[in-house]
Formats: sequence, C-alpha cells, structure tokens
Amino acid sequence: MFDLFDDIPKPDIAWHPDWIAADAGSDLMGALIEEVRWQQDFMNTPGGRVPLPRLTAWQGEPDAVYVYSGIRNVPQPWTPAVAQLRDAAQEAAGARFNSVLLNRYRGGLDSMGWHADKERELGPEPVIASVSLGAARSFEFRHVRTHATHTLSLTHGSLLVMRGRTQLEWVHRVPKEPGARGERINLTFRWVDASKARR
Ligand SMILES: O=C(O)CCC(=O)C(=O)O
Ligand SMILES: [Fe+2]
Repeated sequence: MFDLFDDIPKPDIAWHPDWIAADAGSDLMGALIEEVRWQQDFMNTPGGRVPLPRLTAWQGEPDAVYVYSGIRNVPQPWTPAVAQLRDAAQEAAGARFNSVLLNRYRGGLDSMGWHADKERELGPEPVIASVSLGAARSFEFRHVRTHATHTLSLTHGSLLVMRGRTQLEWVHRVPKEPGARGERINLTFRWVDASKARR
C-alpha cells in the first residue's frame, strides 16, 4: 500500500537493546572505571580552550593512530574488559575493530555535540559498534539534508551498530539532560586505517 511516510529517511543501524545482561553490564562498568586511564581533554573554540564535557580514553592497536584537531592520538593498549567487549562487538557486528573511543559521562550535564564520525582514516562507510553501560541517555540522529530526527534511548547493556551511509547522511549527539542521574560509559569500536589519515 502507498505509505505517506515511506520517504522519511532512516539511518542504517542495528539496535540490540538487551545485548549484555544487567548484572554482567554492571560488573563490566566497574572494571572499566578501574582499569581505563580516563583523561580530561580540551577542545579549541572561538572563545578559547575549554574542557570537553566528559572524560575520554582511546585504546587500540599501536598502528591505529587517529588524527583529530591536528593532534596525533596514539592509542593506549587494550585493557581486559575493553578487549572482552571488543571481541563480543566484532562477533555481533560482523566486522573487525582495531580501536575504541571511550566516553565517560559523569552526570546529566556531560554530553557530546552534533558530529559525524567521518574522519578520512575511518573510510567512507565505516561500521561503528557503540556499547552503552550505566545511566540511559538519549542519542539523537539528525539527517543532514532534511533535518529529520530519530531518537534512541541508549540503555544499560545495549549495542548500537551504525554502518553504510549513516555517517555521510546523518549527524548524531548525546544532549545534556539535567534530569539524568548517574554515570554512563560508552565505547565506540572502530577500524582506523592510519595510512588514510590527512598529514
Ligand atoms: O556516547 C555516545 O553514545 C556517543 C559516542 C559517539 O558518538 C562517539 O564516540 O563518536
Ligand atoms: Fe560519534
């Protein structure tokens, strides 16, 4: 039948809300808080250098060098809980990952602004596997041309796989939610081809 809404674009994603059981997810979150070397990074804005509104870490193979804001980021070695999640994410996504960006949202005022993960070293149609633990937060997609939006609640133990043209056609963010209580950790597993990096 003719459907008025057939034209509304949808991001190319796979969504597994109950990917990790709640107890196992809580154990993993505790391990990640302990074993990961969390750091406070800064970004350059017209108003000066400001702290990112979250803690971050970058792990992976030594050659998975990632350049952003002109900074060459050499990954930290894999730690045990991260490596365990990487193996499971590879299996679920049917793709290989040589690095991961970890984000730690300390509360509802921590956030990540609109962006697409489309650095050259990720290639044109990257598969990105995003694991969420802890406090559920909204994850919004916005279509770059139509501004259509799509919102998911990234719950404890969930896996979101983004692929195909998602990074070309959509931006995404984790908005501030002053009412959200508690910490959240997110891991986005990627394949970085350092030879494609801008130099
Ligand atoms: O915390 C999230 O769910 C988003 C993470 C993200 O978009 C990224 O690391 O590029
Ligand atoms: Fe992202």
